[in-house]
Amino acid sequence: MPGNCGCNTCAGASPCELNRDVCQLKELVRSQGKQLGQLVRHMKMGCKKPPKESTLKGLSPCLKCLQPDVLYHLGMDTATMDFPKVFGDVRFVCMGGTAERMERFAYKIMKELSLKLNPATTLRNMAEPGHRYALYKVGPVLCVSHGMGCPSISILLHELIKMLHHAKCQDPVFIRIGTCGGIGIEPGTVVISSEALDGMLNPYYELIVQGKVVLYSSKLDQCLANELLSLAIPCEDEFCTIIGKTICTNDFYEGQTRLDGAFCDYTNQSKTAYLQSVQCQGVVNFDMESTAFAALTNRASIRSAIVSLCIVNRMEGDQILSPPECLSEWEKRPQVLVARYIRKEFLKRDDDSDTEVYDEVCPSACLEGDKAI
Ligand SMILES: O=P(O)(O)O[C@H]1O[C@H](CO)[C@@H](O)[C@H]1O
Ligand SMILES: O=c1cc[nH]c(=O)[nH]1
Repeated sequence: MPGNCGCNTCAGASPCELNRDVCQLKELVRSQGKQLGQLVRHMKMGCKKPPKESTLKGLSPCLKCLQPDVLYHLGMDTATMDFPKVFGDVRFVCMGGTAERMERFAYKIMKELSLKLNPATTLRNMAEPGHRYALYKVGPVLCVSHGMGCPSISILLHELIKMLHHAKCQDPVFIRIGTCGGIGIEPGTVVISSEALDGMLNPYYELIVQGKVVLYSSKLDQCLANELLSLAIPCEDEFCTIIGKTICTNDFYEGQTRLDGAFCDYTNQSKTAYLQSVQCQGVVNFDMESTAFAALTNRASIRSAIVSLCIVNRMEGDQILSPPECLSEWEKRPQVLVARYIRKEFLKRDDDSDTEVYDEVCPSACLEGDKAI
């Protein structure tokens, strides 16, 4: 006897049974669609020749003679690690002062990109053997702590750039996710650096090489800075995002004209006059790594940007008085913006991507415990 719809297929079937059949059918279609997606992805990967070289430019000719190359401060070397296999897919390198911030960002980005970990695994600090920096890898994103100041970030950048070169990475983007002292801006504001200037307000990173002063341009990628700014959503975000020039100093106290260091040979009046004068020239904040970060990424033709959280308005004081709970809540703000950028780029380049397929190429070297699912 025909069923309610009049066909013989569902003759005699109850609505419950029909429902179950529909669900099973849907599940079948979904899993076949997924398998098809995986197949297409695998075919594409199979057809694509692995790149012969990284896209990084201007690197030392001596690199090819280093067999192995020891990245001493990261505790890695090219003899015991297959760099193209472990790091070949890296497209974003995010850096910030502390290990904890970068570990938190790694978990955030994992969520944003819908990458999953087996519950028995945690992200591994891959630079742990070097005892200096912390480095986490989440799919195509590296999250690395750089410590404080230009010497520290410079050593790290040398080794990261060599790492990506050995891994044959293609067009990686570097972003520093920092904290900063604002000049006339509210604590809690997110600042994108338009330019990194030295203490003399010049767009250079100065290095003494073989007894001579060498200057490297510390200009930042304007397009990337503006793109990041465009990702702010003023009516939705609970914070303001601004863009302006950053002064990079070699000291947190006297270098940034603080009155609260152990030493101080100037007055409150001269401090105010100095801050006002740099403000008039478009400077909005101080940090301690921007010139080295900009210069070293520039030298390798790497696009880079700096997004920082303002933790104090230096026009109003020197000490960081916001409570720790507040600071750790604010810390998420620059991360929101950077995560939006990475997500957008990730989806753009992988519009046919499938989480599980990606996880297959996420090497277990990045994880503590079991393999990623
Ligand atoms: O919070 P991070 O990223 O370390 O950045 C800023 O904070 C440190 C000073 O407290 C300096 O490294 C400065 O650049
Ligand atoms: O005042 C500040 C705060 C953070 N980082 C700096 O370099 N200066």
